[in-house]
Amino acid sequence: MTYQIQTYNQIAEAGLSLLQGPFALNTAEQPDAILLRSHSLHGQQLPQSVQAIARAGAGTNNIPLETCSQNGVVVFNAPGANANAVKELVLSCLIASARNLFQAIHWTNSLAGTKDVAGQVEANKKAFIGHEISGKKLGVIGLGNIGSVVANDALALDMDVIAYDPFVSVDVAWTISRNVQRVHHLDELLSSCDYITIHVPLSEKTTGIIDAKAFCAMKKGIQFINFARGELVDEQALAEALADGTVGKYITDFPNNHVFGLKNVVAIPHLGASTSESEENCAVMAARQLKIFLETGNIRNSVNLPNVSLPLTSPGRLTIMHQNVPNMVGQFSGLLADRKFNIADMLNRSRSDWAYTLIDIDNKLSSEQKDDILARLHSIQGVVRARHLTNA
Ligand SMILES: NC(=O)C1=CN([C@@H]2O[C@H](COP(=O)(O)OP(=O)(O)OC[C@H]3O[C@@H](n4cnc5c(N)ncnc54)[C@H](O)[C@@H]3O)[C@@H](O)[C@H]2O)C=CC1
Ligand SMILES: O=C(O)CCC(=O)C(=O)O
Repeated sequence: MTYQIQTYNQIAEAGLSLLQGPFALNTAEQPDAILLRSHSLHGQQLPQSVQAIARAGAGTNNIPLETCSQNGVVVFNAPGANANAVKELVLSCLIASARNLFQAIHWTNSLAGTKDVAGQVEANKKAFIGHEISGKKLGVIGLGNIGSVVANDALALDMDVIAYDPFVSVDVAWTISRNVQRVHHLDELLSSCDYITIHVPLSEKTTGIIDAKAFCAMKKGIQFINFARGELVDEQALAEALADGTVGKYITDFPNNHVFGLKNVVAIPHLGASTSESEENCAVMAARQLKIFLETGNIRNSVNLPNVSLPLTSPGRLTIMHQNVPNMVGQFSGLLADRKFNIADMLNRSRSDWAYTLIDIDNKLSSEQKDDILARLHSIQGVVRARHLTNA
């Protein structure tokens, strides 16, 4: 059995090298799985053969999650694997912004070939007097893998840190310094900060979360840093807030033709996660999760299914992705009992509308038995994908 993997974007070799043995990369039109970074799958017809998609990164807004679930495709990401890279760039932009470094470097470069550069520098540097971030207030919107480390390290740089995340996870909450002040309403953060950085995923709920009302609540001259996604910010409202000075500077990792025309915008070519360490971490985590899923059916770090892990020790395993509705497991076990197959082990987990069941069977199935069982499972209302794996 060879698993065919289709890759998009540049995936670090450390991850690709894990996909050896029963894996082939980019050689089939009907791949079993996809490994990608920012390539958008929206509007792209996915072959029915695709069982899994792994995002070597954090954001999964480039993947049509609901369509994937309905077609029995498990979607993975690499939580935290690029958080340090983003944090370092956010903090460097924070300092660079406070010291007017972007404009200063631009001006200095314009002196090339002119007379008395040193004299001009000394005469004009007052135009770029900045501020120290020590003692200033930073607002962090979204305290996940990235927001939490930005918040902690900004404290270490002597900033006051205030954060908003109504859904903060227990695991991350344990890592956040108690000196990070938590607020329960976004407005409390917006109105009191000198700097704001946003680290929430892009979804239907968060699109345009920074709108005219949000800008209106901000302190005049706020420096706003966006390494999350461009669409979180309403473009029209941003243009107005920059024009009237509400936003003193907008630093974004998501350039487009709209922001290019605006004053006080610093545009970066989506470099947040672009370090060799981060690209390696993401590729390794995504490739490993894909490999484990394809070979054993176990799931770790999926964004549409729960974590499921059961050692594969029986001769065969059925993996079934299905709707989270009553009597599914009863139907699976009845079907196996009818055929006198003995269940050695079983695990069923659900996550909102979807569920996943692993059934280990003592019997080694012939190819006819396997086809029969899979056809029967697929005929059960609510089953979107069933596979049979053997214990190599
Ligand atoms: N510029 C770049 O290269 C990169 C950008 N990103 C972007 O940053 C986002 C965040 O990444 P991570 O921190 O790794 O994700 P994460 O999933 O660890 O954290 C996201 C946090 O946002 C919170 N959140 C969700 N909705 C919210 C809301 N309405 N208000 C406040 N908080 C809310 C969640 O509770 C969670 O704690 C990604 O989804 C991605 O879009 C991530 C990595 C690299
Ligand atoms: O792969 C990249 O460079 C983009 C990273 C990113 O935006 C993410 O992980 O959400």
